[in-house]
Amino acid sequence: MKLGCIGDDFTGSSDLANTLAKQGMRVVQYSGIPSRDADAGVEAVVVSLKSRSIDPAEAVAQSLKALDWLRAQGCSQFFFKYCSTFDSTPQGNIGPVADALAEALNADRVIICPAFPGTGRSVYQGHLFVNDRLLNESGMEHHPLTPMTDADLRRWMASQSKFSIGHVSAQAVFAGPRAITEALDAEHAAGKRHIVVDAIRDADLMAIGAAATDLKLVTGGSGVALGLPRNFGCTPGVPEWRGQHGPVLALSGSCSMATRAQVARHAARYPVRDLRAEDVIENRVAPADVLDWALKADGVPLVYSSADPAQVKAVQDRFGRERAAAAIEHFFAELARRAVDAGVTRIITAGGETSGAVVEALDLEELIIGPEIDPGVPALRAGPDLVVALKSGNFGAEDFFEKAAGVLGA
Ligand SMILES: Nc1ncnc2c1ncn2[C@@H]1O[C@H](COP(=O)(O)OP(=O)(O)O)[C@@H](O)[C@H]1O
Ligand SMILES: O=C(O)[C@@H](O)C(=O)COP(=O)(O)O
Repeated sequence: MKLGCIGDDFTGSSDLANTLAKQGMRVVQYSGIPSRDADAGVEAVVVSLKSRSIDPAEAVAQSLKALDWLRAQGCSQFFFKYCSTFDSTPQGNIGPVADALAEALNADRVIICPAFPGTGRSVYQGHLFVNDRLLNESGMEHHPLTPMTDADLRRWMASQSKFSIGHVSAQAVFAGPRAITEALDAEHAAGKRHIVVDAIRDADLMAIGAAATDLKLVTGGSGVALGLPRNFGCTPGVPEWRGQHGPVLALSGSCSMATRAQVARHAARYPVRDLRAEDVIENRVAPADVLDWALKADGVPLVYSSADPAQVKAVQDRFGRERAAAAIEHFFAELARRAVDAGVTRIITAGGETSGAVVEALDLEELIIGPEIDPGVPALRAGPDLVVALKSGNFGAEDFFEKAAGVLGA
């Protein structure tokens, strides 16, 4: 095994696995820490945790356990995948987990780079942009669990980490791998351990990848993984894929702007069922009834709780953020479990927390990476009769649900 990865959520992990697969690595995504060794011949594994929004100490404990398993597989380099919008609170969990992994691996120059130009995320002057907006003006300031209110990654990371935070400027990155290495060394000499690295284009990410050859630990979005497979002698390719016929069900608990636009478009063409959060939390709607509806619906039925920031805030003010999230996630998990029992073979989920809850409920240990549906979202084979797509909240074109159903079935 060459590259061992830890993802802090399930959609993010499939995003990373997709990048590595496209760059020619033989990659498997696991749900949680596997109970057995990876198959021989696998070059990269992604251990998906649902650790983005849990208690920081628990996130650290789970991540260190995943690291132990990856070390036991003989990995020579490690990658901590978090969101390209740096989803975290002033307390964590990116900082505490990165600190713990850096200490465990004795890594003294740790790249922090959430850039993903293919989906509009760039890092410049230490600040994270989503397209032409600073992160804190991109809509992410309204995220239901991790509202991002500061685009300065150095400042946001500093509040979470016990180490000093450094920076490698775009100027050094544009100058290529050697200049990046020198800049990382200079930051290390100045006492910095986590180092935010600017990146605007895929070419920057390839240069950062080349500079990371000898680094034990790299952290970031899937973008900065773009340049790593080449260090292991891999060349880009298209993963093998066999689609799955049969009933399909789309589930969305994502309240991100992109998902809400996808839901609106889907509603104009296909049967949709709007779950009102209040009804879910107060048990006025049952998964069994919603499944009955879905099984009778034509095309690509979609069940969603996705709502705009004002609606989400009203629900959270009334019931509490955690209670609302847990109830809705539990509902989707139960619905997915019943759907698969009833013969649904293609499941599409939107939202990292939502996808994590569904994958855990379905007990899917191993996910094999298939073709890309939209940037950052691959088709995944989850078992002999089941394929899934786990869409990150802000990813995908407006026709995503329809397109995903097509790719999963092809
Ligand atoms: N209408 C709603 N009101 C309050 N919380 C919601 C609502 N719909 C979904 N949620 C919760 O918000 C969180 C959304 O996170 P996630 O699934 O990662 O998607 P995203 O990050 O794209 O918004 C989940 O915990 C989900 O259960
Ligand atoms: O890096 C990204 O943006 C994604 O891979 C990701 O982690 C998104 O998470 P959710 O928006 O919670 O799905």
